[in-house]
Amino acid sequence: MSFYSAENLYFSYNSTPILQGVDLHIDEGSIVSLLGPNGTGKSTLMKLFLGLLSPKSGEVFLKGKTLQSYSIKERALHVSYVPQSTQVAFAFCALDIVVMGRIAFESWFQKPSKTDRDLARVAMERLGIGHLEKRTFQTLSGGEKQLVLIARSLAQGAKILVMDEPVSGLDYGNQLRLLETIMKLSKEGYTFLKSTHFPEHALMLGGYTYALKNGHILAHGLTCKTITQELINELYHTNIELKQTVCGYPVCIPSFVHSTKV
Ligand SMILES: Nc1ncnc2c1ncn2[C@@H]1O[C@H](COP(=O)(O)OP(=O)(O)OP(=O)(O)O)[C@@H](O)[C@H]1O
Repeated sequence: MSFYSAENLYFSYNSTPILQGVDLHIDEGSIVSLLGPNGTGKSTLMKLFLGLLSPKSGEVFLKGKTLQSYSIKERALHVSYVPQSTQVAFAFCALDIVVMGRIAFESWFQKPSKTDRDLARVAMERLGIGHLEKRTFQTLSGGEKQLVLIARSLAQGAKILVMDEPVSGLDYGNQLRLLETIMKLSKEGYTFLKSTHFPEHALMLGGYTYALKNGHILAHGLTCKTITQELINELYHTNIELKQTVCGYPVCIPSFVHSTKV
């Protein structure tokens, strides 16, 4: 029995099929990276995993039960979503945003309890952003906002995080810090399904990779075995070489760059 899986998923928004016969299995505590060109269906697949969309056929299973058999609240106790960005209409402070992760435990119009606020603070401290609690969310940088959204997921208590291109818009330093956070949380037992446009980020995190193209899974397996030069070039119509650095670390070198320095 898989921890979290999609079996033979078919999906289309209209007459054009988006996903055709997709199988994806996620082990507890693992990091699964979804690779694929723009418009290939990564976000759609993640929305099916979250229950935000329903498959035309096939099923998503969570801990041996179909996702559909969970109520929305039950689902929220297991799975949380970290979107690429969140538009906030009101001047909520960062702590308010994180406290919103506790809604699954309350009725919609109930005031957050002291426990909710304490748990939200603990989640923020864990990600090193306790000092941002009073800052207005809209005024935070992209990286700070992303960490606040992850803190919201931690406060939600769900141990599975589905992340849509989590590093999008982040500077190099924040990208690395976010990848490090994902790795740390996975060591604590959190499970990740995340899409990425950077094969090198998937290689840094290890775990498992699924490569999606034209609605099908083109390749999948352990990231270190699945991400090959051939796969990258086929997915993205590129001409790169995957080289090992002296310490054995894989890096992508585009053909227009001289490879002699590696
Ligand atoms: N609500 C919708 N109605 C109709 N078509 C949609 C809808 N949402 C997405 N699509 C189409 O479905 C296809 C897959 O979109 P999706 O966003 O899942 O791709 P993606 O792999 O996440 O893309 P990207 O890497 O660019 O974010 C695209 O052709 C997109 O235009």
